[in-house]
Amino acid sequence: MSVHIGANKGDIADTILLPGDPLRAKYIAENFLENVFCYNEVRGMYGYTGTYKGKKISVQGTGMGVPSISIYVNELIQSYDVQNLIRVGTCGAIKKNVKVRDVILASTSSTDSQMNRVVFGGIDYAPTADFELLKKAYDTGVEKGLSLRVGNVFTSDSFYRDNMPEMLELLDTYNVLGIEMETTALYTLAAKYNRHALSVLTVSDHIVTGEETTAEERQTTFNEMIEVALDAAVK
Ligand SMILES: O=P(O)(O)O[C@H]1O[C@H](CO)[C@@H](O)[C@H]1O
Ligand SMILES: O=c1cc[nH]c(=O)[nH]1
Repeated sequence: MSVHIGANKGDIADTILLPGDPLRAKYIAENFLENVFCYNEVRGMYGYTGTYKGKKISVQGTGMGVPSISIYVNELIQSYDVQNLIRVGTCGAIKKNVKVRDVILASTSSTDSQMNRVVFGGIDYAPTADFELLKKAYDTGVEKGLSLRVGNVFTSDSFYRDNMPEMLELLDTYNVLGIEMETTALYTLAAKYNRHALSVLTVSDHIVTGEETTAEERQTTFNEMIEVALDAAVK
């Protein structure tokens, strides 16, 4: 086991889905995977392995924010040799033409993350999705007739902030589609260790217009996002 994951070697698949919410990991395992077992309960950050369309797949909660996902991604790569890491998360929309329930594929991410500033000093590193995973997810989403967006998301260290209106206006001007809290860390670590990473995000609310999803709509969109991620993973 690693410091935060109580799995044995071989328990975790080469390909893993990464929701922020550990209960979303449980939901995915119970509703989408077959032959499932739980390999992690440390800190309540559930991890499961099962099969999807015959292929071994794992799903692991990461918690919220860059420091938390960085712990799980580091351990999944260094202790369990995971190769393909697909975040399945939620985000808030910024642009007017991005709607709640849209699914965003993050081709890249901008950030205010202090962790990347420490790593890169004065350099503006551009965290990037794995092209093959992105293409597979895009093709899957198009086949399913989903409202898909591909582009830049903003990974923030803060969910609440004093300068929110000014920041949103700036991000809108520069065509950032949505705001969330983990993608930059996932893409940066995947690049460092030569792994494949992608963030698939459901728009759960519109930060500018205040539009929100109902619980039922959220569930449907989550299911669509999870199917996009799983089908891309087994293609
Ligand atoms: O739904 P998840 O995957 O947790 O993602 C989003 O939701 C959390 C904030 O509520 C942050 O983790 C943000 O990135
Ligand atoms: O507004 C939101 C919604 C989801 N996740 C965020 O970080 N912000």
